[in-house]
Amino acid sequence: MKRKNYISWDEYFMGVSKLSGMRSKDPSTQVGACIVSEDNKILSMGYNGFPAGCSDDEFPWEREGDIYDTKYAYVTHSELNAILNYRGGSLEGAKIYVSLFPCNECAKAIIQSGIRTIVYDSDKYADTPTTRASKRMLDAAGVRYYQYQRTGRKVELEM
Ligand SMILES: O=c1[nH]c(=O)n([C@H]2C[C@H](O)[C@@H](COP(=O)(O)O)O2)cc1CO
Ligand SMILES: [Zn+2]
Repeated sequence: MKRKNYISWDEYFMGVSKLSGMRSKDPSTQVGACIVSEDNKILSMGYNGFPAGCSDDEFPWEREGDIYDTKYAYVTHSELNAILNYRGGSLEGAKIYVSLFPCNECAKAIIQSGIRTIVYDSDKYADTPTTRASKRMLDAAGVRYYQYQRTGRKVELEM
């Protein structure tokens, strides 16, 4: 008889997103994303970080000050990185698992790439104008989104 306590698809893909987010150098918010085909095959992954060639040690991780001196001018969001990391062709009909609800800029990229479903974990910026704008666009475009239902399962990996 098959074993029973295997992880579900949602646990698997959200787990991969979170593992990907553990690569982030952002001291305050680490975000991971995992793009999955309609038939549950992983197509791409990403996390928030500076573009290639922009050193994590030289570019700023600050949150406040002149935009030029903050991370916001430079960081590529996990969702966009996951979309751009995909070199296989079309993402039409795909799903994206992401540990934080996508911002408005990522919503644009998600919509335009053909991704049709978002599964998110945290929605800690739900009240901000950018998240509200994101939901406005996703609703208009018919992109489905739902919150990941935590199962409470603890996963331990010895590395
Ligand atoms: O959808 C997202 N995806 C994503 O990767 N991020 C990244 C950008 C920043 O590195 C970090 C947010 O930083 P902070 O919480 O300190 O404002 O998360 C942020 C959002 C939503 O704001
Ligand atoms: Zn974003």
